Amino acid sequence: MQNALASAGYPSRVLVACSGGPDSLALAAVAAYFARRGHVDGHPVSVAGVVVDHQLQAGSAEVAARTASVLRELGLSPVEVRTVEVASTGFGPEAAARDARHAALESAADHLGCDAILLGHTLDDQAEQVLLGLARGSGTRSLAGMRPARGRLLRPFLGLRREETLEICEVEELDPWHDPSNADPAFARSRTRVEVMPVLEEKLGPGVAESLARTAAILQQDADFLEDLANETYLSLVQRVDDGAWLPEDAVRELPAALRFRVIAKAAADVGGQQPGYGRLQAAEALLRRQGSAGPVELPGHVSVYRLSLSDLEQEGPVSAGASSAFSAGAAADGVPRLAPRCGKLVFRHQKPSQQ
Ligand SMILES: Nc1ncnc2c1ncn2[C@@H]1O[C@H](COP(=O)(O)OP(=O)(O)OP(=O)(O)O)[C@@H](O)[C@H]1O
Repeated sequence: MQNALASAGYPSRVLVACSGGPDSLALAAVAAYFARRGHVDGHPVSVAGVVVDHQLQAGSAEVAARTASVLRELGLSPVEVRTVEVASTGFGPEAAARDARHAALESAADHLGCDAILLGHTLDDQAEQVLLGLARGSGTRSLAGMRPARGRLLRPFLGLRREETLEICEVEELDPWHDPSNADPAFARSRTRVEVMPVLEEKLGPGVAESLARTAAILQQDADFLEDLANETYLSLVQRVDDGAWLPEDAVRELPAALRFRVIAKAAADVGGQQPGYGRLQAAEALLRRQGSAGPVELPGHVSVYRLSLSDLEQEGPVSAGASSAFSAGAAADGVPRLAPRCGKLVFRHQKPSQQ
């Protein structure tokens, strides 16, 4: 906890996000210790609490109210209960609940003037995340797992085992709530937690969870490095136009694959899309090997990507009226106008859902 707060520059007002489960209840207990002392390493600190009621289970309001009163007894102040409506986002119920929860946590932090939000994720959560990512064939970014700090979200328990958070609850005489969905075999995450990890630890020896978490830590460094490089490369190549952006295809084609895929994903995000999965990225990247103009390939978040070949450019061939705006000279990200390169273009356009 101390290290997490120190590396975040000693936030003066922190918010503990607590479900009532063992991990975040232990987190609240440790944070309350610092609240009672009133400082961390001599830096003044106060600690508030928030409990989100997702309204997804019968009795969720009672669980939230009970958890809030435990937080108050621990000395957190003020403590809020936020009730959210979990809307379907098309990415599954767990992701929808997480999105709603994160929005509520950010809004509570704004409301309470908190400069840090503490989450109770543990080393076990990290290990499960890496294992699930491997099982899905994920890339570096996903296998890098959860960050100890992202924006004002901090995860001070990322190095702690789940059994240690249970111990903290026991020592503090706290009676954690056990979320039945954590053991629901309908969720891959629950099956990993309840059925897969214990077998791995038994068959491969203790320390498997630590090893998986270490993989995440190593890949975080690699992912950060590649992301920075891809960002720089993207900004040096992109030309933005009214309804999107384009990249000179020769330059993109010559990039190492690790950068090529990332640069394409960045272009999609830059024009307003969402992070594409690997299959969609492969389809977009394959446009670079097509003859003549090709596409569009649809990417998530209403983004179309297509290739305009040099011959079409010169002959003003089968270029659609809408696409032609992509040819007008654009300013690169640094604001300096560039001459169009002597090659085709990979064009990214965002289409508003209402236009479809
Ligand atoms: N309903 C909630 N209200 C407030 N914070 C929450 C809520 N659910 C989860 N969180 C926060 O997100 C973290 C991760 O939640 P998740 O459900 O993935 O983990 P968990 O292992 O079940 O954690 P816990 O034992 O704390 O419930 C929690 O430790 C907590 O900090």
